[in-house]
Order: sequence, then structure tokens, then C-alpha cells
Amino acid sequence: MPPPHPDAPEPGTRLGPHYHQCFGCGDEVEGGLRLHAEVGKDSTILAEFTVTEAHQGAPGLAHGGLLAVAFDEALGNTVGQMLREPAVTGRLETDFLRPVPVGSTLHIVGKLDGVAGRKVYASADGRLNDPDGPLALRARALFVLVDFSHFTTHGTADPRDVHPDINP
Ligand SMILES: CCCCC/C=C\C/C=C\C/C=C\C/C=C\CCCC(=O)SCCNC(=O)CCNC(=O)[C@H](O)C(C)(C)COP(=O)(O)OP(=O)(O)OC[C@H]1O[C@@H](n2cnc3c(N)ncnc32)[C@H](O)[C@@H]1OP(=O)(O)O
Repeated sequence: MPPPHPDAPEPGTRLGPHYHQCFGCGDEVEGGLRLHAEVGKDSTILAEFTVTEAHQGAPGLAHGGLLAVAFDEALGNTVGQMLREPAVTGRLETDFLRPVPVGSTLHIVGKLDGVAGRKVYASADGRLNDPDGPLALRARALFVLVDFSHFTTHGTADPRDVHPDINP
């Protein structure tokens, strides 16, 4: 494991949206997850997602795909904040261990597991309603480090922006 980047934010730092229209963390998206995140101890990212009626798959229960979005977001944040390099999800694997009811808050802890060239391995646990609550989901992901041109070539990011819309 490489150490965190020297510019990685300190434990306790609250992290704003990395992009205001991001479905996972953006504050301008109707029905988005509005995931809140902060830096935890030992290079972890702590994220919270409260399930609303907009996130249902069955009556009163969260949709599994949306829960996977929360993990994609928390894991992407873990990789981006700790390595301070742009990366995209190559693979995301999610174990759904307990139903997640509307109104509950998932407490997600993301951590880096390893780096091999451009491949970054990360994993996260999600607990119900309390950081020590019952384990509801577990996810593992492979992110691939990319140049910022990935977002200007394939998306609509402005090539003049060296840094995308990232807070802080
Ligand atoms: C400018 C400064 C910026 C600083 C940034 C700082 C801070 C950022 C902070 C915070 C960010 C916060 C939050 C982020 C939040 C959310 C995250 C959401 C992320 C997403 O939601 S993002 C959308 C979904 N995502 C995609 O849209 C990807 C589509 N895809 C591709 O764009 C290509 O597919 C790509 C680029 C992945 C690879 O393409 P490529 O041509 O560049 O590289 P290549 O194929 O050679 O792969 C290289 C090595 O990865 C292995 N590999 C690749 N894919 C694999 C797989 N699936 N399974 C197993 N291994 C895989 C290969 O096997 C090879 O391994 P090896 O080196 O060992 O041969």
C-alpha cells in the first residue's frame, strides 16, 4: 500500500460534492443520494446515506442498484481523496446482507486495499443506522487511474479545468 498523497485531507475533514450534479453526492440532483462524507482515521472515508421514498425498489425498502451507487460513490471518494488522482470504476462487486428500509441511514466506511500500476483496489462496509450497527452491505471495487482527458474526451468536462468541480 502506498501512503496517502501528501495533499490528502486530514481526518475529520468534511467533503463537499465532487461535482454538484453527481447522482451520488451532488446537491443539485432531485432524488439523488446526497451522500455526505468525511475523512476518517487510518485513511478511511466515512459516508452516510439516508434512504428516502425516492430510493425504493420494493415497498419501504431501498433499491439494491441505488445502494450500489452509494458504494460506488464512497469508494470513488476513498480512491480520489487518498491518492488525489482521477480514477473511474472498472469493477464493482456488492454483497447485500440485510434489507435496508426507507428512513434508515447507511454508515459506510471505505478503505484502500492496494495499488498495482493504474489499478486501485478498495472495499467498503455499510452498517445500518449506527457506525456500529448491523452489517447490511459489503462491496469491493477496482478503480482504474485515468488522465483528466478521460473526462474531456468522453464527457463534457471543460478541457481548461485542470481540476474538475471538486470540493474541497
Ligand atoms: C486533475 C486532478 C484531479 C484530482 C482528483 C482528486 C480528487 C478526487 C476526489 C474525489 C473524487 C470523489 C468521488 C468520486 C466519486 C464517484 C466515483 C464514481 C466513479 C464512476 O462511477 S466512473 C463511471 C463508471 N466507469 C466507467 O465509465 C469506466 C469505463 N471504462 C473505461 O473507461 C475503461 O475501460 C478504463 C479507463 C476503466 C480502462 O481502460 P484503459 O484503456 O485506460 O486501460 P486498460 O483497459 O488497459 O486497463 C488498465 C488495467 O485495468 C484492468 N481493468 C480494466 N477494467 C477492468 C475490469 N472491469 N475488471 C478487471 N480489470 C480491469 C486491465 O486489465 C488493465 O490491467 P493490467 O494493467 O494488469 O493489464
